[in-house]
Amino acid sequence: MRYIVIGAGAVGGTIGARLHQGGHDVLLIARGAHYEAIKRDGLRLITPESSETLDIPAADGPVPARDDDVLIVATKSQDTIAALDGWPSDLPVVCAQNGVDNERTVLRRFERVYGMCVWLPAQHMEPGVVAAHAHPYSGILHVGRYPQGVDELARRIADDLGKRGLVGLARPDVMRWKHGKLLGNLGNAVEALVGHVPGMEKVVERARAEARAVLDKAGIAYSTPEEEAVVRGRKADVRPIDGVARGGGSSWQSLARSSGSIEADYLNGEIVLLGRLLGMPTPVNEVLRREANGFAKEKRAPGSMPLETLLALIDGRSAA
Ligand SMILES: CC(C)(CO)C(=O)C(=O)O
Repeated sequence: MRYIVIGAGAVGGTIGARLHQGGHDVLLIARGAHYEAIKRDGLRLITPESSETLDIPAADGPVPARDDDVLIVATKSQDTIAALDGWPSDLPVVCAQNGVDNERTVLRRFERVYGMCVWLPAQHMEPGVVAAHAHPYSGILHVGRYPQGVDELARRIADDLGKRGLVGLARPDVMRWKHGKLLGNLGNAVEALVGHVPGMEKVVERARAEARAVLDKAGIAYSTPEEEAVVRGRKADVRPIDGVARGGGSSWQSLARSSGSIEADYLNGEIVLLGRLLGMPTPVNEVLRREANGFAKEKRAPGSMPLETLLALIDGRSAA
């Protein structure tokens, strides 16, 4: 089996590197300077315990497919459709992404779709280099067939991930885990806008409370932080790495590299969408979605909105 990792950035690069270290056949799909660096020098994976340069084949777009290929999509959710353009629709696709909308989108074109709930704090350092901060395992990955169930391939992927540096768990209810993770990721926009300042957690909690109300009304099940903590146990703690400054979560990193887009439509925006479908107001997530998108478009620095400004916008929206 060959794993083709589409979007070999922080998360995709780490997954590809760990699968390669575990002895699996891997092809990384990357773009621009990152692709050129991987092709020229290999991919460097920095972890709390080592820094290793790995000679992993790379391409900058679709290649002739093999029957045993599995596509792992690790792009941001807003890039999913473009990322899968040109790949044959009979290949299995694993959505190793935040949010809960990718699997549904992909199922329109691909028959065999798998959800992957990814807890893997990582960072794209520079072209050709990724850092994965957790220790002793770089990440915990739950995988299952979409919309539910575990088949032979899901089990095999979980086993293959678990060979080196990752914990892979086959889950019949992977979307329940992904909805739990979505609740966690509602804080990404808060962190990206105001940074880690006293009082930011209260905004995050308001966004989550709003989301839980909407998910409960919709009858959508979600895992709890306690369940996730039990799974993580002693397997993965975030550790400082010498010489590597921790750059924040994925939305923070999108702003830091002025990418021009951010995942907020698929995180806070998912709650806004559900709220609108159910006729439930979601002012906190609405403001977070809108402001995070504005920050990305205007290429503003992460953490540069005063918390008071954000609170005023939320309170203004809540009162409207
Ligand atoms: C929880 C974390 C940091 C790691 O997977 C994440 O999901 C993100 O940054 O989006």
